[in-house]
Amino acid sequence: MAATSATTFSIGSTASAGPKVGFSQSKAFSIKLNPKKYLRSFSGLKAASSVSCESQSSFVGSESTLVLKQSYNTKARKCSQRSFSHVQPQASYKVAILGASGGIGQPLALLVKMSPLVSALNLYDIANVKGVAADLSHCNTPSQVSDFTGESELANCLKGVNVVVIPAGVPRKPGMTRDDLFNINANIVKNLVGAVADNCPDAFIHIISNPVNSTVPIAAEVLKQKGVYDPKKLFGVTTLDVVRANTFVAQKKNLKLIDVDVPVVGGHAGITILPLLSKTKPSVTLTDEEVQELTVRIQNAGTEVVEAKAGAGSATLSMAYAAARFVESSLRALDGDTDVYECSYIQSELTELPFFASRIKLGKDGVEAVISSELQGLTEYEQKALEALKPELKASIEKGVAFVQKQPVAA
Ligand SMILES: NC(=O)C1=CN([C@@H]2O[C@H](COP(=O)(O)OP(=O)(O)OC[C@H]3O[C@@H](n4cnc5c(N)ncnc54)[C@H](O)[C@@H]3O)[C@@H](O)[C@H]2O)C=CC1
Ligand SMILES: O=C([O-])CC(=O)C(=O)O
Repeated sequence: MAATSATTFSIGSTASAGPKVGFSQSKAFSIKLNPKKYLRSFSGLKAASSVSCESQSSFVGSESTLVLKQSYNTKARKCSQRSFSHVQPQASYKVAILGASGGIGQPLALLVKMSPLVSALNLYDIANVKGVAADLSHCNTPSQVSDFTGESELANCLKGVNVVVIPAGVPRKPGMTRDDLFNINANIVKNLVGAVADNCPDAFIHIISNPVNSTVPIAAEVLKQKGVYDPKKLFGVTTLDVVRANTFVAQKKNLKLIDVDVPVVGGHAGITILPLLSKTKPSVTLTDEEVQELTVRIQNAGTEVVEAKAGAGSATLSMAYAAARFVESSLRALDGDTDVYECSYIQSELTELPFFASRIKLGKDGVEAVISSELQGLTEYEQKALEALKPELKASIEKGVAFVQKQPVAA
């Protein structure tokens, strides 16, 4: 199941910040964001030639497909006129998706298949993955798609993988909280991360399965027990909170969607999701009522989708988009891009909580820096919300840690 192509698309995603900074979680440092560079990089899926030539156009933004095609043709021509060093094929990373036949897994697999940085795309699930892989393998983009079904094939799926994405597990139904998923998903994440520890301990691990506030501490505990925990390489995927915050603020202020960036900190459930609207780039003026309305909408956005789907699951397409953006950012960091920033839920010393989502700088070895400056100079509203979220987040972290400590993993 292999495929090659003449045309691929890349997912541009990261915020750029000024100075290069070293890995330091406890020490505060200030970072100046260069708005122009910053905004340019938040442009979603971008047209590119098979040889990674970036376009400013985004077909998930406001431009039409026609504009995209025209832009692509122009850019491709321009790129082909540039030096050869610009046009080296870059596909060289292996990505595995665990839970690949699910509502998130399938569109995520498609988006990752479109990345020019991916050479192998390994799809794992307990069911239905053969069909998904056969279907996807007909797309003429560089990566080779392989399917792996059931536990006996999990080890082979993970060998040599650089980035493992985990959307395996059950989604919410109306009336449920994310924590209601704990009893089923905790075990799924525990077992899958155990296999990651055994087969690709150096990989970046992206946890999507809910409740993220607990499943990331579960993953950390498993990796510790296996003796391979590297906190810089374990990420709770909270990109969807940022994507939503950007969208809702842009809509409210009539801004171009791709132009807005709002950092979202804390965790990924209810009030633990804290958008720092005062840190929005470009700076926007919001009334107290608008701040309250936007904050509550961002915190309840998952529930908004769960209710609209009326029993058919939770966010899948927007989640796949957000997860693909985080994958692409990770691959770019692995590939040596020194200008990659995302928000993510990680082991952290930014607050007294052992895990906390904030903006981070990604590098070849994972988290290179935590952007602590964004937690400084908060408004009174944000400061209160930050204090209010801590007890709930702390309890979710402790629940995850206790779960693994009560049922240790096999060495
Ligand atoms: N972090 C975030 O922002 C978000 C997280 N989620 C979470 O993502 C998870 C997945 O959601 P959906 O894709 O909509 O669910 P889904 O039910 O459509 O897909 C889940 C997939 O996982 C597979 N699976 C179950 N047990 C497995 C195992 N042991 N090994 C491998 N695969 C296994 C299932 O066969 C299924 O294909 C849920 O827990 C959901 O709450 C959803 C949206 C946003
Ligand atoms: O709400 C859910 O259950 C899924 C989720 O995490 C989100 O959409 O943010």
